[in-house]
Amino acid sequence: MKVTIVGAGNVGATCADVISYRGIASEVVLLDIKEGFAEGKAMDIMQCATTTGFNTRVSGSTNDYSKTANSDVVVITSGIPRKPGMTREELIGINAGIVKTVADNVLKFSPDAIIVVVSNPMDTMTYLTLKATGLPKNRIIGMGGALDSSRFKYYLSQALAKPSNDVQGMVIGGHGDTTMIPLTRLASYNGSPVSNFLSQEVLDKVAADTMVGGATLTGLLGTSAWYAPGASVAYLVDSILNDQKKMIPCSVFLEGEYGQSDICLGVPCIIGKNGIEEIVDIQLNDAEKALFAKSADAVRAMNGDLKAVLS
Ligand SMILES: NC(=O)c1ccc[n+]([C@@H]2O[C@H](COP(=O)([O-])OP(=O)(O)OC[C@H]3O[C@@H](n4cnc5c(N)ncnc54)[C@H](O)[C@@H]3O)[C@@H](O)[C@H]2O)c1
Ligand SMILES: O=C(O)C[C@H](O)C(=O)O
Repeated sequence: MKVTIVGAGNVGATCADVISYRGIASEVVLLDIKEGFAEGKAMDIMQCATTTGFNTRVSGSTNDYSKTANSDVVVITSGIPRKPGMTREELIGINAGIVKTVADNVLKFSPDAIIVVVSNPMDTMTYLTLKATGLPKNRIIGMGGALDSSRFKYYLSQALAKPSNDVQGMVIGGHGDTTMIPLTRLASYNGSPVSNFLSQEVLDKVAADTMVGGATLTGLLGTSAWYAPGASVAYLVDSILNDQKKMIPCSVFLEGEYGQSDICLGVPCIIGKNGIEEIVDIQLNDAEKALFAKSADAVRAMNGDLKAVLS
């Protein structure tokens, strides 16, 4: 199976590294607009093959989309990341043009690919990709919820002082500092509600920390994070290529599900060889429904800024 990753920067290259290290795909093409950059990243990753023991072929391309032909999955990470103090939404002006051009180019050579959108503001870039390409909704997947959920589980595990892998939990809604919805009511420690072990005050702090998880890392690193984002994309790609049918919160075009239409927003999805195979209704309570509606209002307002690029 072949995966193309457009944008060989921090997130794209990390994703290529995880995909090859874990043998998720037989071939990975990294493509970047910066001369020689993707080739360099691919060569560096390939030089791990004998020491970490993988057989995936990783190659690089400077903006030559013919090298990406017949990809099963295309990941779009091209664009600029935020700097400390910025919101993801401030990236829309530059990233919208980049994402639209990239989506058009990849489809010329991989007309059947499933597209995973990573560039920020991710929900808006996912909506843009869907509207610009006209592809069916199962083939356009926004990655944000997998990452936000892994951060939620991290913060829960820290509060519980227990391993992350013993914690279950999901984040839905927008992939934004104020639009994310960590579902604390449904989070569990090995099947027991986390509220059996943590006070409401601690749970509120876990949720707040999760929502600004990306901003916290951006403040510490000077640019946005890449290890967990790259690994989260690889996790999603694994579920597609290996038809794992994992339930992963993803940004998907909604047509009445969760009470919303004409918007891409994070909801729990079954991810398999056809991309989004099902949107799962996890029965939100009234308070969660209200948060989801508020999140949708904010993301919809941002989508309004796409008029120029979509016309
Ligand atoms: N959805 C998420 O969960 C999530 C997580 C992390 C980062 N992001 C977003 O992903 C994007 C990339 O982040 P990063 O840290 O890898 O940034 P980066 O600057 O390290 O890499 C971006 C790469 O895109 C390339 N690029 C720019 N325009 C291009 C074009 N037209 N064609 C091909 N390549 C092009 C750049 O040359 C650069 O190498 C940002 O928008 C960031 O906000 C999203
Ligand atoms: O925080 C960012 O801007 C990048 C990404 O969306 C993240 O959550 O790490």
